[in-house]
Amino acid sequence: MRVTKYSANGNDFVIFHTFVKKDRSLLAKKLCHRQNGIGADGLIVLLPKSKNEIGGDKSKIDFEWQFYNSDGSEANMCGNGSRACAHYAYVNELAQNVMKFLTGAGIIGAVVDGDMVLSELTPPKIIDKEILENGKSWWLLDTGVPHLVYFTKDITKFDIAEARELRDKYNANVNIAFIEGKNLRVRTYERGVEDETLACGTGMAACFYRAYSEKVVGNDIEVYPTSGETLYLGVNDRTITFRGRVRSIFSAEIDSL
Ligand SMILES: N[C@@H](CCC[C@H](N)C(=O)O)C(=O)O
Repeated sequence: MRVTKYSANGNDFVIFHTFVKKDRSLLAKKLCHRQNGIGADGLIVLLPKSKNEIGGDKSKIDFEWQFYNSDGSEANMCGNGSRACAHYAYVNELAQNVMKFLTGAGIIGAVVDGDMVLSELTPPKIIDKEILENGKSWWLLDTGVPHLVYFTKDITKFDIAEARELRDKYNANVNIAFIEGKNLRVRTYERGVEDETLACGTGMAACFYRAYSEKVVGNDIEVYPTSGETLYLGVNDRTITFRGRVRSIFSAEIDSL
């Protein structure tokens, strides 16, 4: 089986395509393992449309995907993964550079322009604006997957033990964000990786959407994740778009595990 390793803002993924849709949780755990596998935050399985699916129900999409976190859990959406997957689809001639694909959260759009990839997420939902934990005011939002967001005055301090508790209590990813001029700095503890990752697209989108809703930032900003690789976020008719670089690190033929 041929797989490609990608990095999108420091969030890393193993990607392959197949016509066979089945549960690949165990494979995700094996491939994503940092010591015994390739090592990644997630596994993306791209499911191209078969000839008899062209037209019919699937006429609106170019392909479907399944996304797995490194612990084998399936997630409805992954923002950075969607950008890496769009690039993979384009270079492997599975889609044109402007495409739509089906995720667990719904149909999303993507545009590939060299190594810059833009994704348009499903409309964000604010679930709760009044969560008070440890004297901090959190919002719970859904940008395809659930995210807790807190605005901090010191982004250098991320209490991972607290993030773990909140992750379990709300079954959500946990983000702290710092307002830096017109832009945001964000750190994310990711559900399913069970640690802080170098970046999380839907997390950055959730922080942006809270900041935009509270009118502390405009509708077109830069967001800096832990990796330092800038993402450009915007909101239009309540849909969040985000754009940034992706890198194909290597492709390799591996024994199917
Ligand atoms: N890294 C992703 C989010 C992946 C899913 C998340 N860990 C979850 O289980 O909710 C992103 O870039 O959005």
